[in-house]
Amino acid sequence: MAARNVIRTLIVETPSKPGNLGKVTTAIGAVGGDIGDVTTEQVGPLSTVRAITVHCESEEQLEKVIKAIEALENGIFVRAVSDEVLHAHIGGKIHMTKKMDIRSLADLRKVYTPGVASVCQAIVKDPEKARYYTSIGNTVAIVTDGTAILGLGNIGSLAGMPVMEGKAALFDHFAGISGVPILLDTSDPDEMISTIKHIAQGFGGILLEDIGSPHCFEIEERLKQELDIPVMHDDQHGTAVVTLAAVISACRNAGVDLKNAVVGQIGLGAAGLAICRMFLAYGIKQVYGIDRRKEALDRLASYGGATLNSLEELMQTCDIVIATTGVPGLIKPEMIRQGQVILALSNPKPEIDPEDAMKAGAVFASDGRSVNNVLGFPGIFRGVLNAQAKNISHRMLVAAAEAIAQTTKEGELIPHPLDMSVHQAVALAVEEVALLEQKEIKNTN
Ligand SMILES: NC(=O)C1=CN([C@@H]2O[C@H](COP(=O)(O)OP(=O)(O)OC[C@H]3O[C@@H](n4cnc5c(N)ncnc54)[C@H](O)[C@@H]3O)[C@@H](O)[C@H]2O)C=CC1
Ligand SMILES: CC(=O)C(=O)O
Ligand SMILES: [Mg+2]
Repeated sequence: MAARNVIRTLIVETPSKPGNLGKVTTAIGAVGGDIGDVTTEQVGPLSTVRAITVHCESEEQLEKVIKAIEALENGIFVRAVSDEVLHAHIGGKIHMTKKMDIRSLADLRKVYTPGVASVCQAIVKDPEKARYYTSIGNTVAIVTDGTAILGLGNIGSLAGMPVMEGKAALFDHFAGISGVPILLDTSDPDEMISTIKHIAQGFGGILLEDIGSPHCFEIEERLKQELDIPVMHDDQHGTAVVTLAAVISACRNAGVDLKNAVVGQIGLGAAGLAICRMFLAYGIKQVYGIDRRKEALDRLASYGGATLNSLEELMQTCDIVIATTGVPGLIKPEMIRQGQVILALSNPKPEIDPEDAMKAGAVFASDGRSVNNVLGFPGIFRGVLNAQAKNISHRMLVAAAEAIAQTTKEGELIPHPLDMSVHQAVALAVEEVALLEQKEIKNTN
């Protein structure tokens, strides 16, 4: 089944007679529309109005659905078509709010002047107190230059704002962290690094998001060296953590020894190269990759991976195939080898739909909606902020991946993203490693 990225709510009016809803749903299903929610908006003596959410593969299929409903005639028609996703974004998805009541003048003078001045002075005396008396220690900047927004390409940071707001909403929901989108209008590494360094003191951590390769590598490396707060490029390490977790689960389910499995990576950009590095560091011996860019292949070789000549060769060679190219439909069903694990992780559309991959013989298949860095970044930052860690180490990332794999139910690749216990398990695992590393540093000094 192809991805159903066209989601619309149809406002459908029918005569108030039993059986009409059944006729409508049958008509939708007959042309391949997938029904989500159905709510009754209005019931009158003569007619009933319902909002029916329909998931379609394309605008063309949506048109067919509308025509199929209207072809029922006898007083059945589509009154309106609303785009729920666009509608849900009106006014944005986040809002900064206060934690203290402002009901009296006394409250006002505590929250703001003159009371607040004494807090400023306490921070002047001891800058460390800023963590205690402000929200800085619980706030993460979500920084993008807009050069690799999902798989949509270099569409600019303004157009990337809905994604950044989404990450902020997820930070709040899954980890109680305030995420603040920062849209940069430069993708020059020196300018980006300088800007981020100038604003860093207002944040407990920096999440770099949807910054394209290869400049993302230098930016993250330099910021990690030059700042004393945790910095993580989510498309690299958040994705690598969740992919490692999925692959651990796949091998556990299939009774395969992961370290001896042959892994193939299609697309060696931010996500792909970080996945390869993570796998090699985890002890997986054979990691192969392909990319259109020679520079990306050279990078893989420098990390200890090997390159192959073509997509076809990679599909023939590898037991586990991971794709992060941003190219929908790149993997054809006839390329799938019996028993392969296929993770087609590009958003918003995968390189192959998991159902097509399974039909073609894959033993496990998933896409970027399920194997998604949402399972990693909230808990990772919760853990490092709790521990007041100054960095995010490889050991913390592996601990996060193992925590995700441990919370995955038998027979599945990855836990449900709405299961709060996964995010709590990731946070705890990361915090424990962070505290352990702090102890180790103390002991060696
Ligand atoms: N599921 C998840 O959690 C995540 C998914 N992604 C997805 O991965 C995709 C790539 O993201 P990034 O790595 O940030 O972008 P990127 O631009 O850094 O990397 C894409 C790479 O794919 C290569 N490529 C493109 N077409 C190719 C082809 N036909 N054959 C071989 N290589 C090809 C490019 O040369 C580039 O190196 C996007 O669609 C994004 O949505 C990224 C991060 C997280
Ligand atoms: C999930 C994500 O970060 C991406 O597709 O870019
Ligand atoms: Mg991303």
